[in-house]
Amino acid sequence: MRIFVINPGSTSTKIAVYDDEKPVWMTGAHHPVSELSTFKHISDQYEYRKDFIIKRLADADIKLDFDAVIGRGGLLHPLSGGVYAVNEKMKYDLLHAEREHACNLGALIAAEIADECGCPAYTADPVVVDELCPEARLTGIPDIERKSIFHALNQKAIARKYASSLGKRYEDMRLIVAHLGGGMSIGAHLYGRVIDVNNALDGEGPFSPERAGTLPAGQLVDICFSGKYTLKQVKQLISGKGGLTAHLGSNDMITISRKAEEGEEPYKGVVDAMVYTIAKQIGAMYVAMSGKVEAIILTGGIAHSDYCVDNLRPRIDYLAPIVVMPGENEMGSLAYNALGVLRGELPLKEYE
Ligand SMILES: Nc1ncnc2c1ncn2[C@@H]1O[C@H](COP(=O)(O)OP(=O)(O)O)[C@@H](O)[C@H]1O
Ligand SMILES: CCCC(=O)OP(=O)(O)O
Repeated sequence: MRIFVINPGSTSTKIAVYDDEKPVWMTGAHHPVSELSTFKHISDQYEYRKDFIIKRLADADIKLDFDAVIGRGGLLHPLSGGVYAVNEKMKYDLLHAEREHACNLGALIAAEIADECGCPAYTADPVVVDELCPEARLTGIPDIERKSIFHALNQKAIARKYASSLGKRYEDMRLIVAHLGGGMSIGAHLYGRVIDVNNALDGEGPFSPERAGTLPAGQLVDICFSGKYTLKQVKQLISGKGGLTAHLGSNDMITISRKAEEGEEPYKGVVDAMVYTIAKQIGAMYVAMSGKVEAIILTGGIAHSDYCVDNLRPRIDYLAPIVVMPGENEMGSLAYNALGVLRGELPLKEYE
């Protein structure tokens, strides 16, 4: 079986071809702020990202001949984990999603390419997987209920991989998983369910290459009513143009962490502060799990940065053992999910 996998992230697009479980071709690109900022809306990046994908396939002489195409899932309504067919309702919801994020494009591009191939299009464990415990939903304002929006696919895939490396089941473990990428989410995984996690899109948790993270609410309200920013601009400060992009004008952590390591300011000061906010969110999830944590797993692109990991370690290493699993397991996880459905080993869920 030949599976084509599409994974648009906030700062990158990754694609891969799998022959059964074997990755036979994988490529991707980091999209610089200078290119992404030319689009008014993230949905306007559809052609840009699709053309990038089609060109890479053509350059590699790969025919559009797949048994399934699977794309990373976007901001649908809250749902349980699993594999979903991309249907008309899902396409409508992605095209009209309240929130903007590149992952909304994954299933849409998958559907277009699948149509050309005459094969099914799927998505799996989208960012809206919601397993929050009741206490984690309430805020002090009854009209504001917390939402579960996070790197569900990678967090669960990495946690399963770690559990199986110990010969254990994910469902039997108590883990904290910190996905450190363009956006960041840090989840409390209690026996296979993510009972609490920062909303990676909406101003919760650490600040990151392009997210503002938790903000002082009163000062945010002042900014909203200052007349200095439109609603769209404020939302972009929170997600898209906040964090390192706002402070340093770049989302490229490879360059930024090198400069921080060399002690160059303002890079060092800003990266050190970002790491401090990551540590605080890990601490919060540790408390959410009553301190009964078997490991803290660091994953995502930034877990490749020795500077960040070495800076983070002393802030959290007294809590639980730290496991560094850099990058992500999203591509393999998407491919295995599609294969599971094609082989009849996994149920195919219908999005309603
Ligand atoms: N080797 C590396 N060292 C430091 N940062 C890295 C490295 N590789 C990737 N990154 C950074 O990780 C971030 C992207 O992480 P990733 O998990 O791919 O997230 P996304 O899906 O949000 O694009 C970018 O800021 C990128 O610069
Ligand atoms: C929308 C939650 C997932 C997320 O933040 O992804 P990126 O890190 O790719 O922006």
